[in-house]
Amino acid sequence: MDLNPSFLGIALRSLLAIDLWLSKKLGVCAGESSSWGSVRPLMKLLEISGHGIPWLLGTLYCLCRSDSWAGREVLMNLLFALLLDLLLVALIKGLVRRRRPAHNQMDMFVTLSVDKYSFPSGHATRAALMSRFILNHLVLAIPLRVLVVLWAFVLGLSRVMLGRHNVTDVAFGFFLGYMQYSIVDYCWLSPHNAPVLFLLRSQR
Ligand SMILES: CC(C)=CCC/C(C)=C/CC/C(C)=C/CC/C(C)=C/COP(=O)(O)O
Repeated sequence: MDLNPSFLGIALRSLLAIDLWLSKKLGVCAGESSSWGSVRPLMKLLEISGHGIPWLLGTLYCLCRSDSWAGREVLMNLLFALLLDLLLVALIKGLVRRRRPAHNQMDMFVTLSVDKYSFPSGHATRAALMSRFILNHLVLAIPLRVLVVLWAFVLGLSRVMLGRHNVTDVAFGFFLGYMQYSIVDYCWLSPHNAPVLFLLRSQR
């Protein structure tokens, strides 16, 4: 494929400029004094709903309480998905090192050192990964399925509105989270291919 590098350079620079302009325009909850500053507490509540700590602790708790093999298998894979997500996001953040938007206030609840970087959004990867996981492994009524997808979308949007991320951080985060689920599904852990994990758990 013979791509003109200067054309590609111009296209990328234009995309970046649009990204920065749009992200600044959408960052309406970036501070208490911003135009939508009064909605900031609600956005921060959404932020907690997609944070790694509640998801990890909730999964570990359910894993300890689960008394069926099928339930344990799903939860073990959920734990694997969450850890894989943390690892891949930390790796990419550390490699790309894109700064968070200038209008962001760094007042997030429990962060890792790489979380000073913004590409990709960890909340967006988790939202896409968890919603795909839930939709594939929980039997839910249609309204609840719609709610799960809506949660993921609003969580992604709230990252830009809070000023935490640029639009491209969230868009790539959604893509990465979606792909991560395919990895989890491909490597699905079961008592047949990872007996040690399941034996450890049943010897309690
Ligand atoms: C409990 C187990 C089994 C392991 C712990 C693994 C670990 C290191 C957990 C840390 C969780 C944590 C602090 C995640 C950070 C989540 C966060 C603030 C991401 C930033 O999101 P972003 O959308 O702003 O990029």
